[in-house]
Amino acid sequence: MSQSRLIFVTGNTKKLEEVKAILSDGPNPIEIDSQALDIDEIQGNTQEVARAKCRRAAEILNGPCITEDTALCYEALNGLPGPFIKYFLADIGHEGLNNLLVGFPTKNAWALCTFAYSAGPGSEPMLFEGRTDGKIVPARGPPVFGWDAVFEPNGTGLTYAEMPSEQKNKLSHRYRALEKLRRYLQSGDML
Ligand SMILES: O=c1nc[nH]c2c1ncn2[C@H]1C[C@H](O)[C@@H](COP(=O)(O)OP(=O)(O)OP(=O)(O)O)O1
Ligand SMILES: [Mg+2]
Repeated sequence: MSQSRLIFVTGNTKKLEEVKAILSDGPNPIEIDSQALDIDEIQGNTQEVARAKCRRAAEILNGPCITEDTALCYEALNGLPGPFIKYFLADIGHEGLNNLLVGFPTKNAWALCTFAYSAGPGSEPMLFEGRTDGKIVPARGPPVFGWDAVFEPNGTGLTYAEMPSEQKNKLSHRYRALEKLRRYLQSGDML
């Protein structure tokens, strides 16, 4: 069995846990080393934020790496909070994330994960997006990871927080983005 290694730059231990679990699963596991660098994030759309984060990480590491940016997008708000979800969550919490939608007929939302891979400094990052559709609900389940307790993917009846991690990791925005990244890395013999 082949084993490959890759450096994931993130300050978020829960993300890291999921990425490791997803990429180590299956016939061609990719092993992850992590670097917890504090990289300034620019303002912009999800692709601009993801590219800038990865470019900077590759410069600091002076080598290949992946980074990831996660957005939570409300249909009623044309995709906002989107990449700003981290600051919304920190400032208004789960209840505030629900209250934003008071008066709107749809609670539909999608989780969007954008992985970026750079082959090294100066090499333009490639992006891999994964999207999971669902709706915003009053918090259910242990409040362990970000906004997991207020996002219910369609067709499951459970919030991300209520699911066993094996279930989330088979349908999540992160899983879907990582499947694309995995195919790219392994088809191009990048690893
Ligand atoms: O699957 C998830 N389920 C629930 N919450 C999540 C998930 N994935 C990210 N999150 C939270 C973390 C942060 O509040 C925001 C994304 O912000 P984002 O900049 O991508 O993450 P971060 O700053 O924590 O880590 P990083 O160092 O990789 O940028 O949504
Ligand atoms: Mg961040």
